[in-house]
Amino acid sequence: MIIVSVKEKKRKASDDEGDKKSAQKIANGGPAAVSTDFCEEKEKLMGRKRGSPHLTAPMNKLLLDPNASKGSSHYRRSRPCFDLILDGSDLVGRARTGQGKTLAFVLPILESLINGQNKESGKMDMEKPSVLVLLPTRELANQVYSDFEVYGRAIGLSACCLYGGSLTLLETPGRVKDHIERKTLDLKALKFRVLDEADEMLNMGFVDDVELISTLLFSATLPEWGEEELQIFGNEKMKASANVRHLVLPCTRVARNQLIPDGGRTIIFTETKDSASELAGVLPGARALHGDVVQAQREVILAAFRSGSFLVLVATNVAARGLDINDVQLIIQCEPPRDVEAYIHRSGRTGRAGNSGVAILLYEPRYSHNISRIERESGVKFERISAPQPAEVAETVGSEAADAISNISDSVIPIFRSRAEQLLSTSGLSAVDILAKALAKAAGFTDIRKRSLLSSKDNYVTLLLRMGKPMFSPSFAYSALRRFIPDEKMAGVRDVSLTADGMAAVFDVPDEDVELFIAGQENASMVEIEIPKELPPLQEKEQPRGGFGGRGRFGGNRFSGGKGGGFGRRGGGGGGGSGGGRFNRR
Ligand SMILES: Nc1ncnc2c1ncn2[C@@H]1O[C@H](COP(=O)(O)OP(=O)(O)OP(=O)(O)O)[C@@H](O)[C@H]1O
Repeated sequence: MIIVSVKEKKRKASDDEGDKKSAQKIANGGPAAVSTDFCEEKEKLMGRKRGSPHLTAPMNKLLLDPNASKGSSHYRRSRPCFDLILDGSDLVGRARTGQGKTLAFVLPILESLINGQNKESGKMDMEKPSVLVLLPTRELANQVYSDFEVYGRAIGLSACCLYGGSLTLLETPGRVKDHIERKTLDLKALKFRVLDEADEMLNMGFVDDVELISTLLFSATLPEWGEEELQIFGNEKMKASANVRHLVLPCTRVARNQLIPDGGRTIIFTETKDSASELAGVLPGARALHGDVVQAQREVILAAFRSGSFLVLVATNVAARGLDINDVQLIIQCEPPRDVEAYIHRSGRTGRAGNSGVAILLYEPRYSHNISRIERESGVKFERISAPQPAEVAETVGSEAADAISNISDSVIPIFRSRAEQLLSTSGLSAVDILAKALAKAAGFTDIRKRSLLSSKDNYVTLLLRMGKPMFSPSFAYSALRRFIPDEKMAGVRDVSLTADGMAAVFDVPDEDVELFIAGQENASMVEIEIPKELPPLQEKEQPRGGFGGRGRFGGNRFSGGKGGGFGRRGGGGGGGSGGGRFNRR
């Protein structure tokens, strides 16, 4: 919980220094890049060189401060919030993730406390706060507190953040009730009560507590409660971020860790704590964050991730909501979450404050049904992609390796020449072939494997079967194959799925059996088998009951496909925004 107790301070000379620092902090704390519309809003406001007549001079000064970029452009966007909060109305506010809901209540509340009916006059008293903000996790409490602190101080108000050392985070609203009952907290002076991530609090069964203490409810995902609800930045009813490319990629559990890319700040979500720990254990430099990690450690991990000490955070839903971390370019969800709200919040950890981002949802090809459900309910149109073939990746990386070789100093030649001559005379390969191998080695490849389009499994190839007539079930396709493929080879057939039009089936076979299947069609009439370049749209299959949230095991070697074998970015992590052209679109 955050309890913000605010009072007007007498201005002293030393405050000017504090204000300068605050302004600096605001400037430094801003996102690395702001979107066009964030900037346009700011320019419009700055161009007018005047603030709002409704606001106090300190708030106008803050909003017009060129360093306080967040505040200035924010005002125009959240004007309805200002009006309602200054009027003392109850408010239910909803906007997509990363749109700035926090400032949408922080700034008007602060303004209200130095202006109008809620003007603070009394002495600062930690036991009698003026504002109480409840949030589901301590990490979020710290984050929102820092906005109150920075903006409050800049306009001459001070704030504090209190939370019980031993309290379980999810008990936070209950804890407030405890305080009230034990008379360690007096809420009589309270002027604002805010419930952030309100739907989550309600889901956790805090309805009574909420009725007791809340007047402002905010979240990207809220049930519809009627007309008082304010769509803060446009008409946005529980929709996923529009600044994010939402991609889905079929991938079996075993193939997942081969696909996780290197570079760039990434959050990977798993369904279980065990999966998060296991995956973090096999990804170099990754760290896990979940409910079993002790609180103090959680804060250390998050601070280190924010500061860039490590780049891959593997988390459960504890990191799904609210966290605002600069420059997270990629979100990977290892399987479809149970509810659409989780999808919206998780994917919303990127694409914030007008920046763009990529969210990739991995799913078992057999259960594509879950994808359609999330697509329908979140309002996103998923781009369906398949994992790139290692050969394509190798080609790109190979040309970078070639550039790198041209830049190597001639001083190395005398040292390596005799070994090169020996290789040329003994290997039986041409000079060009040997050079090709050297490039492969420099690019991190020792062999090139095939990768299934259907399941992303290495060393499997997806084949497409047509029989010149509709197929009514996968077993129909399977029986057709059995007519001309020996039993021992049929044992290698995986994931038979019908195409959406019902006229073909796709399935995986081990790479070494591909020729046999292609040649086998000669012995069967009306049968065509080919290697598709792209995966066609498939019919959906229901996931059996209880199938969600299973415990994934992430064994094997992540780098088995060679360096760059994943689907994302390389080269310092700059290219995550659009996937760097490495995704295979379907
Ligand atoms: N006008 C603005 N200009 C630039 N950045 C802004 C502006 N308003 C807010 N921001 C920044 O946008 C980011 C996202 O804001 P915030 O965390 O409040 O989003 P949110 O809508 O609450 O998201 P979520 O639903 O995920 O909690 C923050 O870094 C915030 O400082």
